[in-house]
Amino acid sequence: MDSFNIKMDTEKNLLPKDGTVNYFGTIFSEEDANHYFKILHNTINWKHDEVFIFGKKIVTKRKVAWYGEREFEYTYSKITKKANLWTPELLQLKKQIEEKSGESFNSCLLNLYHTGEEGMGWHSDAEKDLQKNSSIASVSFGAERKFVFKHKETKETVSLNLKNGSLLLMKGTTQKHWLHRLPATKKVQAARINLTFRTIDAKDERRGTNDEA
Ligand SMILES: O=C(O)CCC(=O)C(=O)O
Ligand SMILES: [Fe+2]
Repeated sequence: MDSFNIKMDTEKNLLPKDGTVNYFGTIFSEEDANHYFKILHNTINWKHDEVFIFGKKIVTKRKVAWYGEREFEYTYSKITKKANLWTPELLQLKKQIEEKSGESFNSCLLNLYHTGEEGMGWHSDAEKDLQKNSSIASVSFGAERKFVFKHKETKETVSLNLKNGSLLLMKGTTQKHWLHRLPATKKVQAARINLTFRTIDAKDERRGTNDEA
C-alpha cells in the first residue's frame, strides 16, 4: 500500500454522523508494542478503580492509573483523583501520538484488563474536567479486543477490533452523541493495556489566564 492510500484510510470516519472516529490501525511494530506493554505493566502505578454504582462503592477488577504534565485533580464517577507525573515512556508515547494525530494532550488515563473477562461498560468521556469537544487518542497494547460505539438517540452501533499497537482517535462531538464500551469476553485470556490521551481543562490554569487579562 502506498502512502497516499494509508493517509486515505486513516482519514475515513467510522461514524455515520454526529462525531468523528479515525482508526489508524497498528502504528507500532509488534516488537515495539510488546516492549511498551511490558514497560507499562511494570512501571505504572496501577490501582484498582473505585466507582459508585447506585450509590454503592464498587472496586473494579481492572486496574487504572492517571498521569499528566501536572498533578491535575480529576473527578469521575464521583471520585476525585490526583494525576501522577509523566514517566519517561509515557512522555515518549505522548509525543509519538501527538505527531501521528496532529493533536496535543496534557494527560492520560490508563487501563489494565488482566483478561477478557474484564471490560468497561457503556459511557462517554465528557466529564467537566475535560476540554469541551477535545480529541481523545486511544492506544492499545496486548490482547486484541472488540470496541463498540452506540449512538445515544438512534442506538445504532459501530464496532471494530483494537489491535496490539493500534491508535484510535475520537474527535469533535463524538462524546456528546455516542457512548462506547469494551465488552467483556470469555474468548480472550491475555491481558491488555489501553491508554487514552486527553486534554484536561485545569481550573487553576483557567484562573491563571484570567488573571493576566
Ligand atoms: O480500553 C479501552 O479501549 C477503552 C477505555 C475507555 O473507554 C476509557 O478509559 O474511557
Ligand atoms: Fe472511554
